Amino acid sequence: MKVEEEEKQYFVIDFDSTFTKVEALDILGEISLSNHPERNTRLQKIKDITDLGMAGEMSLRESLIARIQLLNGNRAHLPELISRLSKLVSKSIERNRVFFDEHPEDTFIISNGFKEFIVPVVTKFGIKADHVFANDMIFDEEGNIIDLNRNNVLSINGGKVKQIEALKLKGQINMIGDGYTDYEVRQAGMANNFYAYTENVEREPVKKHADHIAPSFDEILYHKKMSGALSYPKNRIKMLLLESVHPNALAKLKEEGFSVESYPAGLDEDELCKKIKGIHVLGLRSKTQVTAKVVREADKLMAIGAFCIGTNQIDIEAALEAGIPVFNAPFSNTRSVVELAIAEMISLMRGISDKNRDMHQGIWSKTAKNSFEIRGKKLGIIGYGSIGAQLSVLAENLGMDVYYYDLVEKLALGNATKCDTMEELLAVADVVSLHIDGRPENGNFFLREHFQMMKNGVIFLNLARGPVVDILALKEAILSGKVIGAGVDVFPEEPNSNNDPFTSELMGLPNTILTPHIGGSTLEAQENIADFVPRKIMDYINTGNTENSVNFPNITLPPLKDAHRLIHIHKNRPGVLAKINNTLAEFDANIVGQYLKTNEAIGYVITDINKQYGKELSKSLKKIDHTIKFRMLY
Ligand SMILES: NC(=O)C1=CN([C@@H]2O[C@H](COP(=O)(O)OP(=O)(O)OC[C@H]3O[C@@H](n4cnc5c(N)ncnc54)[C@H](O)[C@@H]3O)[C@@H](O)[C@H]2O)C=CC1
Ligand SMILES: O=C(O)C(=O)COP(=O)(O)O
Repeated sequence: MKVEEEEKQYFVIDFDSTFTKVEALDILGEISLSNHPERNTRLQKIKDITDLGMAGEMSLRESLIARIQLLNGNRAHLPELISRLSKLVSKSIERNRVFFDEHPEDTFIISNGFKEFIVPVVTKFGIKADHVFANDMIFDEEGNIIDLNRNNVLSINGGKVKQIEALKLKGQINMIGDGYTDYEVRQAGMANNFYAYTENVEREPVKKHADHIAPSFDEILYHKKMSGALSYPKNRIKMLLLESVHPNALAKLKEEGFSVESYPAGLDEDELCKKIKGIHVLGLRSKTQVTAKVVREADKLMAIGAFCIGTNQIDIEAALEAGIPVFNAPFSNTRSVVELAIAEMISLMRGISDKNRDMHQGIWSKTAKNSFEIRGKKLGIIGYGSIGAQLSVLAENLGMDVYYYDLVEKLALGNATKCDTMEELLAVADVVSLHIDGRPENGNFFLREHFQMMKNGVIFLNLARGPVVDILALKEAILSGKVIGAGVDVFPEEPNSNNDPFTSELMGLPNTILTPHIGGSTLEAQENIADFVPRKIMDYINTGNTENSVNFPNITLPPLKDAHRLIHIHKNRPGVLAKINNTLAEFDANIVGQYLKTNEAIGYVITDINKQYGKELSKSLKKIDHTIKFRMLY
């Protein structure tokens, strides 16, 4: 009997900023002061007083009374307050409703807030009204809130300690809260554990004293080895975002509950090999190379997000073989690159960069020499993918004659002319613009012989990838006058960050616009990317969806309902699916849906099963020959 009592777990939860996302008195103020002339100043004062109380610079009772006086609250405001608070329950508490329903005897709310609004909010979760300990409001005859019950132990400092003591709970007491008063209970020896709850607010001094930091209720249940709403707490999924990914992406992923760390620059292979340990999701842009070595060193990696179009910086084959899907943003910065290409064509046709430099040096050189309109000129686009095709449309609208060349068959947009060979294109083009991708075979793609095939006096643009062009051959072509203007945005060697120096053979050449790989660097593009890529990553983590992955078999899955989802990634060998299904049968798992897709390297099988099945199912599925990765979702 004794042993059982000792093992009983009690969860004592704070209300403001823990059970709910907000401080209830702030919300009451928004309601009660809505038409008050001093609304804003009073609301601010209420917040300041809350902070003073939290910091221990004002006694609890003083701070409660001061807030009551500022609030002008009335009983009539309570229904709206309760309704608003019910919608502001912390996400992970909401998600774990079942836990509260199933543990009414073990859950308590102890708060320095007021029962009048706490009881109606928490009892909807199955928490018992007589398990709520909080202050009581005093009303006058008109229903105005004029005071608090000063005999209530929770209206004084140290009240939570006394309250818990009075409960005489026998078992493990887990104190969960965001404030110092919650920690005090542990400090006084009245709780076995203090979880600093950081889902809504993070207070460093409180975190410092915690036995465990809990960014969500899922984390507490996981830590306690109790079953919760999620198979794995999201805060345990670590994401590393490199290269100044737009802050919206961070915000979105943090909001979802993931642990996200960001870094402004790219990392080289050795640095990344160290940093990648323990990381579940890696986000990067065009700079950081994810080599096979990095993939090997990645012990936890589940997915890679390229927050850009190109994925040549990632060894996507190595990632595939390791069961790691790669996602990118295939259309998010297309338009930005095209606009830069158009701007450069016009600028180069008019010698703007040199003229601008001269003017800044006090040189006035008004001339029409080597200055042309782009209208009527022949634009040769090499690589007629998303960017090439978009450029084709806009250039044609500006009156250019478009020619294009691509490895694969592409629909000619508008009046564009397809060329069967590069030679054909180079023989006619006045402007040549490269828009092929950076696959390894495209290294040293555009060479001296290609410049030689061009007409004299052409404009040349590379906004694709640096290693694609023989840079010395381009330099020669510029110096010889073959190329009378060049726009280069990408280089064989690019600095890791804005703090590192840049150097290139092309520096100082005439009518040559050099830009620091900014084709996709517009606010619009970065915001689009920050919206698109996190959605793909979250979808994969939360549901197993691989739609739009650049290396994985693409499967669009239905949402998971009333089932457990088994995600099995294995080498594409005959018989693995049969083994999975035999194992499921062995453990009495009833299949409610199964989805399978393979590519040349891997098989991706998703099986939804009823929630009742033999205990060791996961272990057995992991042991099936050729398994690369396995996880379960619910
Ligand atoms: N400067 C910058 O900031 C940016 C640069 N980029 C670069 O632009 C590239 C193209 O982007 P998208 O048009 O979206 O890609 P895409 O994949 O839609 O188009 C690439 C096209 O090039 C063709 N291609 C590939 N190799 C070829 C070859 N050797 N000869 C002829 N055609 C070939 C492909 O068949 C495809 O049609 C990206 O892969 C990326 O490297 C993309 C965005 C921004
Ligand atoms: O989208 C691409 O492929 C780009 O080249 C843009 O790269 P960035 O995100 O600016 O490093």
